[in-house]
Amino acid sequence: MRPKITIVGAGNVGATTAHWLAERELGDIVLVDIPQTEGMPKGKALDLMQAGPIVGYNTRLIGTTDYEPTANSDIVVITAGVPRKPGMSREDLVNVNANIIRDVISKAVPLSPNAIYIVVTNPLDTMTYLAYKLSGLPRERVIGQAGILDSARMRTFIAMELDVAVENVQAMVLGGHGDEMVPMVRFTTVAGIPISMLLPKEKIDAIVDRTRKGGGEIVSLLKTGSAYYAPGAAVAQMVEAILKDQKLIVPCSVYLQGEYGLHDICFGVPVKLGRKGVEQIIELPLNEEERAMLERSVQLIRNTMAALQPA
Ligand SMILES: NC(=O)c1ccc[n+]([C@@H]2O[C@H](COP(=O)([O-])OP(=O)(O)OC[C@H]3O[C@@H](n4cnc5c(N)ncnc54)[C@H](O)[C@@H]3O)[C@@H](O)[C@H]2O)c1
Ligand SMILES: O=C(O)C[C@H](O)C(=O)O
Repeated sequence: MRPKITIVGAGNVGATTAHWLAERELGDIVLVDIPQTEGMPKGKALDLMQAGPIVGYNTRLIGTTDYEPTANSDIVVITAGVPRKPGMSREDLVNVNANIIRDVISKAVPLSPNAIYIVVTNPLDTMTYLAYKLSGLPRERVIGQAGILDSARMRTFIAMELDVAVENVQAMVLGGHGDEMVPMVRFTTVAGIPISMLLPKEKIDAIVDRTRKGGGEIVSLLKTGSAYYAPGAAVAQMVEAILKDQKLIVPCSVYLQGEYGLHDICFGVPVKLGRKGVEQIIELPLNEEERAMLERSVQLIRNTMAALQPA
């Protein structure tokens, strides 16, 4: 049987994720949204299927406003939620999106108790934490997407600065998916060459700053919402790594139980993704400066978690 991938939220990120995934022929896709959207998820699913004969893929897509067709999914991607507008932080979305996560988890998990859940809704680390707690699932099966996107932004900016192929650039952004995220300059290389040998400190600092504010840069350009092409591609990479059991090492937000000295928080760290979800958490030795940045990122998430109102 073909794997079943459910995407909850058929908006910009959800539909774009479906697009990237359909092309990869990883499994059947179910796009779900709320009843108020009426035919929208069905329309997008049908439209994407009709691109198949042209592009050359055979992915089956279903659009729906009820959860029945999602039953027994292998993967459930949660993109349901409100995006920010210019002038807002991701953290401003905490309570409106917490209610959406509560709704989604209560409907999706009973029908797909064995699925791996990928959370995309912002503020990412707090929504992943809420999904993990409400679902009752093991931590390796509730994973937040952020680090792949943030690292991709950093890789893009470095490739632009050096005029080299993006594939040559390796970067790892850890920590929370907020403006206090932690780009790991020490572990950033171009064709294996440390970035510090290729760019002066001021240029590296400017790239780090632009990476941290990368989501906000897109929001201020789009004006009506936030990024979706790169976020959707990041989710598709996670889905592929899981379904193909790739053992891919990428940064993701996961519930920590002592790793990096942290407890009871979802936080972006390097993980190994395979068919069981998070199969390993990799602990990097941090220097004093990196540890201090990490602590600031932790504090921002803890403040957001403290702002969560009860259901
Ligand atoms: N983690 C990341 O890297 C990342 C990247 C981009 C966007 N995001 C976040 O993803 C979320 C979605 O962004 P978007 O641009 O797709 O927004 P969007 O408004 O285009 O789409 C959101 C969709 O969610 C649906 N929805 C709302 N409540 C729902 C519910 N209870 N059940 C099912 N569907 C529901 C809406 O009807 C809408 O179609 C936002 O919170 C945004 O901040 C995160
Ligand atoms: O910036 C946002 O609000 C959306 C997303 O988290 C992003 O980084 O693009």
